[in-house]
Amino acid sequence: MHLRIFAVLAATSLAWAETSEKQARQAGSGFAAWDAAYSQASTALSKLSQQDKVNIVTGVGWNKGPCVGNTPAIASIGYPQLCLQDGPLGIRFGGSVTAFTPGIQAASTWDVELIRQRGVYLGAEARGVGVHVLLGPVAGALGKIPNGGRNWEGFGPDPYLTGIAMSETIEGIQSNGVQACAKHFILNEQETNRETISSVVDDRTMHELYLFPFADAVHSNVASVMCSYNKVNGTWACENDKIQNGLLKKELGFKGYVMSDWNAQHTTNGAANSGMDMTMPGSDFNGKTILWGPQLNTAVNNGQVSKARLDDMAKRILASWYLLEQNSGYPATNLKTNVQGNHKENVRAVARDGIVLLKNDDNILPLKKPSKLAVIGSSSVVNPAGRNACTDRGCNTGALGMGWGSGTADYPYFVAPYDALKTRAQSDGTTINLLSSDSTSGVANAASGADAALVFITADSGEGYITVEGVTGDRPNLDPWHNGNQLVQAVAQANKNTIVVVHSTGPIILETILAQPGVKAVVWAGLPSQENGNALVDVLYGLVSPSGKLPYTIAKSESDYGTAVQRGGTDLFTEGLFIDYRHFDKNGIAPRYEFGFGLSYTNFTYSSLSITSTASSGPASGDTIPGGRSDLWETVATVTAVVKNTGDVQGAEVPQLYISLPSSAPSSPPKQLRGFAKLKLAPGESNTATFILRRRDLSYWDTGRQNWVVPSGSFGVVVGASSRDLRLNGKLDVD
Ligand SMILES: OC[C@H]1O[C@@H](O[C@H]2[C@H](O)[C@@H](O)[C@H](O[C@H]3[C@H](O)[C@@H](O)[C@H](O)O[C@@H]3CO)O[C@@H]2CO)[C@H](O)[C@@H](O)[C@@H]1O
Repeated sequence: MHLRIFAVLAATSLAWAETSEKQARQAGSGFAAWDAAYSQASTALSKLSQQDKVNIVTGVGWNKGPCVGNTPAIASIGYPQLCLQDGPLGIRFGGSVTAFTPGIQAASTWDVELIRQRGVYLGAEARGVGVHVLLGPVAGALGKIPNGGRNWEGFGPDPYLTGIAMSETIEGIQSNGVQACAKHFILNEQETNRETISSVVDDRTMHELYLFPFADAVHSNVASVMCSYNKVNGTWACENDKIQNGLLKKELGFKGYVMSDWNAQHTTNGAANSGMDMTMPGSDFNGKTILWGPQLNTAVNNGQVSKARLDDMAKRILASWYLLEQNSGYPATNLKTNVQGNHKENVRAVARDGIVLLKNDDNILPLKKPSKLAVIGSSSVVNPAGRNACTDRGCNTGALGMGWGSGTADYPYFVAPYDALKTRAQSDGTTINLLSSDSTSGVANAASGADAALVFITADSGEGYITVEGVTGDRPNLDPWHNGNQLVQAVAQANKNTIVVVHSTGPIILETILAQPGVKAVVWAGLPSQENGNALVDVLYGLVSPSGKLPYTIAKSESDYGTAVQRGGTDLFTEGLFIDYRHFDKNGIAPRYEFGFGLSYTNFTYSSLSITSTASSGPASGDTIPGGRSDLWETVATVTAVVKNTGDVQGAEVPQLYISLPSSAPSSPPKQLRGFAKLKLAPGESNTATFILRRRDLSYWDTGRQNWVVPSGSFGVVVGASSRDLRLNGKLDVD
């Protein structure tokens, strides 16, 4: 019952929420709370008319309320006008809110404490402005296509890493009494043709890759799930009985409600009878027809949708509202309330600890009080038209902090690289030559003679309803924008100490850049949001050692990924389980920088692998709890390894645990991430990383048995500093 107790406490003050992260950590354990919430929902439902129930499940229309989604108030049960608002990194269209880092930057930290804190603060801000349902976090797109436009909203293409991040974020948000929404369900992997394409996937891939992080979300008691625009195996996601009723509600035991993406509904009865519970936004948005409201009333009167189904929809929505204790003391909706508190500290920490150092020849970094620095590139300074000049961040002008689309927030302030570098330079007595342009003319002048030249390049992407410089969501290629390769070439020719800083929504091909002898360092700064410059300076000057690790693979060539945006009406998902590092491993392709890679200013050694296990082979069993069969969530093995900082500066290392299934299992990825830890270590210090393996972590989806199965035999267990830098090897035997 922790969840309910904490939610009541959370109602008392915003400050409380910010100081109680430790208690909030337990919030995900409140399975029994659903029963009590359902009992309250049943009582309320008995007082409602059919029209009231239809109102609960139907949005009032786009731009017809304070939020991007709203349903009508029902006074008889004290039910408010429900406010649903984007999104995954903060309050869209807020007046004075924090623009948190995108999900992909959070994943890049591999730091569950920071990811949890980000979720707690997201929830605190949503509550503070009276948002009942925060439309995030994102596990779809998962990111199978490296140039997928919205990949940056989520946590990257590994289902385990994304699953952990989904859980931490949802539990953080919901610890403040705010309903989270796991989206987009499911297989919405590209923006191109997203409203017409059919994603065709096999059963095993569905379970082991795409459904896997949604199971984490359900296990963490997520209140709502958003069905996506695309078709799944030929049927619209929001009208798909198999995925909504079958996978989500029956197999995963999801107790909350499914809402449509904005106008992703296609029919009145099909959506109702296949498990969708709320339609959004409920008007003729984008020229579509309203499908519930009066139409649903008629369908229920005609018996095309049963009264029991309407009751179930309304009950699920009410139960979620009661689960989060929103029936008592919830703030009135006012998106303009200032709710920032000290949350910028989390933004800076995630932006900083998500920076991945890819190359550092001659230990050019950290910088040592240079007397002259060149700073080059249009993205070194804030957008000259203003930090929020482009609605929903729909431009790539000036420094980049996030992609574009509905999953954005306005920046309350923006510290560009040059702003933070200038401050630091003043205290060091460094002269800066600034060239805030991407034109190669003038580069020689600006860069030559400086101790080092920092050159800034970007790659941007976003949601398909906005076109930026001809890009309609998905990136057309994996090149840097604005002639980034040529810019770096020119800088590196003028200065043999060139440091390349990349801000990007996803992988770019770095081969041209790495071929320049003058390029000594590459700093993958990702998407740092409002703390862009501060986070970078922290790392460039060694205030902290870089500790981010890549949440995706950086290939030598775009074709190496084996997946691409589909231009036709169908994506057959022929790559199956083999996306990102799984594909590179299976096909023996050498990546440029592998999944999990990242350098530090110090060194780490690994030792003392220990494996203990009680795992037995066979199918999963037990009652269905939120997240699936109960024994899938039980600990069946523990792996430990000792990591030592052998350098002379403080640093943090991310030991990663990968498993290989035994030969008795069907063809599987050569290795799969199943554990990670972030250890902060002083020089000479050692610590033990402990990896807990749950039954699901050792299972594959058996399509014949329609169940998760632990295969018998010898599992490979490796612990390393990346998916290719494997330091310790062991075996785990299951009979
Ligand atoms: O915001 C709720 C969910 O909406 C989906 O994205 C929609 C987005 O919120 C909305 O702003 C955009 O509207 C544009 C519209 O599509 C376009 O035709 C018109 O010209 O401009 C509008 C913007 O002013 O529509 C998006 C859907 O197409 C997201 O998928 C979902 O993640 C959000 O939670």
